[in-house]
Amino acid sequence: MLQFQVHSPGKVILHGEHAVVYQRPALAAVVGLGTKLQFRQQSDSQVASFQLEALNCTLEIQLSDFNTFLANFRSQNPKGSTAKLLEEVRGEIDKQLERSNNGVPALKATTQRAFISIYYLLAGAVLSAPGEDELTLKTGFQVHVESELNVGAGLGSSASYGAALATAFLILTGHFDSESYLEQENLALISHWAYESERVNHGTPSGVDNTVCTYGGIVRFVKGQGFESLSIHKPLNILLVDSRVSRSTADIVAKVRHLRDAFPQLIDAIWQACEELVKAAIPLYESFGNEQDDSSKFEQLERLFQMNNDLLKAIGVSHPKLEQIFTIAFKRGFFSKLTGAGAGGYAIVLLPENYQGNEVYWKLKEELEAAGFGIHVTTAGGEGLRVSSLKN
Ligand SMILES: Nc1ncnc2c1ncn2[C@@H]1O[C@H](COP(=O)(O)OP(=O)(O)OP(=O)(O)O)[C@@H](O)[C@H]1O
Ligand SMILES: C[C@@](O)(CCO)CC(=O)[O-]
Repeated sequence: MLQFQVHSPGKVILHGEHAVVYQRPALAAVVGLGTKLQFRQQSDSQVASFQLEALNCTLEIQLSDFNTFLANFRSQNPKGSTAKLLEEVRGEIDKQLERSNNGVPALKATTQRAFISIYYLLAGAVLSAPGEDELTLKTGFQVHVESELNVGAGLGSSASYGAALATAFLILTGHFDSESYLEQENLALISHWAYESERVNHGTPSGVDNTVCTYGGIVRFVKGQGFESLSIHKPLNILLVDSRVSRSTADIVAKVRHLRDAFPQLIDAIWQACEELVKAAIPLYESFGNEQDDSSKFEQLERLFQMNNDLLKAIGVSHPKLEQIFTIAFKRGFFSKLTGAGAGGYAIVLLPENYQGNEVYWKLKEELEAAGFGIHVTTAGGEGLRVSSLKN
């Protein structure tokens, strides 16, 4: 019976968040925290069950219902597009919830979206499976998902979750196996379905999150044009600081859109500055680690972090809790910026090479914790998604 484990990292946007929605380049990096998915096929079962630790719930799909849904979709949509499939999945899940709820309160919106992603990605993988013409699911399985990423905080939990699900379903349906998943066309397929999962959460994701979570490292991404991986020598040390203010990426993106509608030239000038910033940052990231002393390059990067943060403040996506983090870091001589949509979520503090030997770093950690913030020391720019074997 098929069993394996998928680890997919979360991400931070180093530069270019928001501007990326308007076709400007962004630099994004994977972090050392991620989602772990364990997949176990079960010979005697006709149920697919999903234990989602982050949402504290278990969701089930009866294979007979799922296969009926697929048969109907195939007959009614012979050239079925992904957009049509997502619409049909939403309708099917509404129907199933109505049937099973009998007046009991429906699933929370977060859980419902997580379920739509599961159903949509599983259906997509089956419908596009190579080989057999009309594949159906015959054997049940159990999926266990746990995550080190806070949901809805700007660390790409949804893309990481989508990439892990997509990988599991693509392996299950024979698109590739746990040996060949790293081939370029297979990674592209994973990233494509992780993007589709993102669409369940945000109307118009730029695609940066699913790309970096799949491929790893640091990527330069332009919406609609694809991405390039930066050639870096080693990951960067960062401190991730959780403001513990949750917010919806879709809402913040919509607010920024209103601002741009009101002041298009002004906001486009800010996007232009963000683009210049990305250009200036790339050679710095690519040259860290190829010289004995990186300190002057590090100082330049610190200035870019500060400028980037000020540009994000100008579009109104900071928050008093984030401001408190920036002030504590600055007082101790560290540079920081918000990351992702902002208005809460995480801040990134840049850490120098030998930060652990620096007394001020420990003071910074202590002060941030005492102020009630969550902190994780990690790296930016490590490995992307990985599949490994799973022992019983
Ligand atoms: N570990 C997980 N288990 C189940 N569902 C998850 C998990 N992580 C994310 N999700 C799904 O993703 C949604 C959160 O997406 P959202 O984009 O708002 O947050 P994010 O990805 O953490 O933030 P950002 O996109 O700003 O980086 C949740 O509503 C849930 O449906
Ligand atoms: C705010 C934003 O630029 C970053 C979200 O991580 C939105 C997006 O890229 O879709």
